[in-house]
Parts: sequence; C-alpha cells; structure tokens
Amino acid sequence: MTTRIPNVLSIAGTDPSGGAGIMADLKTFGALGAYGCGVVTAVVAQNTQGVEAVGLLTPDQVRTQIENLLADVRIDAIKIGMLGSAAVIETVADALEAHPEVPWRVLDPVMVASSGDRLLDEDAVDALRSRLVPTADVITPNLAEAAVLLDLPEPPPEPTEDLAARLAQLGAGVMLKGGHGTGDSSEDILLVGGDVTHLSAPRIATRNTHGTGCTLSAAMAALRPQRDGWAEATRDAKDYLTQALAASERLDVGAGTGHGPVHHFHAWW
Ligand SMILES: Nc1ncnc2c1ncn2[C@@H]1O[C@H](COP(=O)(O)OP(=O)(O)O)[C@@H](O)[C@H]1O
Ligand SMILES: Cc1ncc(COP(=O)(O)O)c(N)n1
Repeated sequence: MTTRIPNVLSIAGTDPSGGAGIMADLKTFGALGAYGCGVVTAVVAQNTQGVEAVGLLTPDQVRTQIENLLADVRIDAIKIGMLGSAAVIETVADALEAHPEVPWRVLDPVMVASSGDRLLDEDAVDALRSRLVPTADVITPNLAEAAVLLDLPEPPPEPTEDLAARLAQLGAGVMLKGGHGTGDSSEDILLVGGDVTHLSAPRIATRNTHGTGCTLSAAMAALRPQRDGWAEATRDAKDYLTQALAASERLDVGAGTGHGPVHHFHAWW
C-alpha cells in the first residue's frame, strides 16, 4: 500500500458520450484519489444508444504512446480495456513484459459493448487469452466474455466458483462479474491467489449501465495501490460502482432511450 498519490494508467478506447472507455476510466481514477493517465487504442463513435464506428489505432501509435509515457511518468497501476485487434494486443503485451516495474495490472477483456456492438476482432481472442491474460494480476470478464474465453457454447446464467477457477487456469486472478444475471442482487466472484471472495450488491433498477464494467475495472486499478490486497480494493471498487449506479438518475445524458452513464462523481455533486 502506498501513501503517495498513485499514478494510474488506462489503455483503452474512447467514448465521446463520456460513460465508458477511457473517459469513464479517467473520471473513476479522479473520483478515487488517483492521478489518471491515458493511452488511446481506438477512436469509437458511440453514444448512449450504441456504437456507430470504430477506428483502430496502429500498433506503432499505441506502442509510442506507452513508451513515451513510461519514459517519464511513474505508473503505479494499469487498467487495460478495449484493444480492438490482435496486433494491438501483442503490442500491449510486449510493452507490459518490457516494464515489469508497473506493479498492479487489471485487464477488462472488452469484447462487446452493452449495446451489443463488437469492440474486438473475432480473430483476436486467441491473442488475448494466450498473450495478455498471463501478464495481468486480475481479469474482469462478464458472463459473456467468460464464455468466449472458455469456449463455452453460451454464457452461463450466474457466476460460479467453478467457472472462476477455470478462468484462473488461463494465468491470472479473476473477478467474474454477474451484472447480466437476473436475481435481486448483483453477484460477482473474485478469485485471486487461491482465495475466493463473494461480492454482492443490491441490483439497481436502472437502464444506466453504460460503462459499468469499465468503471469497475478502473476503480480496482485506482484503489489497489491504496489498499492492502485485491479483496479489499475490489470490495471498495464495487461499493463505489453500486453508489454510482444508484446516483445515475441524477444525471441527464442522452435521449433517454439508450443506456446512460453512471454518476462517477456522486460523492461530490
Ligand atoms: N443493475 C445493477 N445493479 C447493481 N450492480 C450492477 C448492475 N449491473 C451491473 N452491476 C455490477 O457492475 C459490474 C459490471 O458488471 P457487468 O455489467 O456484468 O459487466 P460489463 O459492463 O462488462 O458487461 C459488476 O460488479 C456487476 O455486479
Ligand atoms: C471504448 C469502450 N470500451 C469499453 C466499452 C464497454 O463498456 P461497458 O463497461 O458498458 O461494458 C465501451 N462501450 N466502449
């Protein structure tokens, strides 16, 4: 645990509507006492209704941003979100392997937006699984992403310890998210270093779920340098997200027919 202000990096795609991607990550870092840095991987034209277009950056553009940043700024934790292509996945994996000094790494294996639009090339899943997952401390798949990573025919209905254990065999700790379940509570399972933690929060009745996964993984990265372990950091990250979901109705973003953002600054305004 550090007492200095942590510098936390998001490597992710953009969301001009500010609810997901690197925009959500930087808000989350700021709300949780971390200084935010950002490396853009993709320029995404999206709003609360869905994704209109995806423009991927080249591997060279991504590599140069990371190297230039790390040559100057001490980074205390990294959150990795949308990467888009196998080539960018390889680039980020190479960069992380070349910088073992960055202590904490959270990988959100972003594949599909909450609107259903694809954010990762289909042929990139192998690279994600074999190159990037083993460089992460914790991966944060939702149920659909867990099914893809494990080659299951369809998403399981709820997180289970067995599913989390199979994901952990890919080479990282696991925060298996149950936001797409149906019960009265939203249940997640954290499995790190063989320790299982069940995390439960009341399911909030809202359409404002755009960026929940981004916000959770960013909160984990922001809090890990400020807490004693992943269990404590993840519990506090989920509490922050639950409060941001509960306060989301106070915002007025989008036409109201899509999925609005959560309120990242619910504790301030
Ligand atoms: N309606 C909700 N009420 C409370 N928590 C939720 C709700 N929807 C999602 N969550 C929580 O948000 C986090 C992100 O989960 P999920 O929606 O499954 O991920 P993703 O955004 O990647 O699809 C998890 O901790 C999940 O439990
Ligand atoms: C650039 C970008 N990255 C990730 C998501 C997924 O968002 P969610 O957190 O709702 O799964 C998104 N919509 N856009």
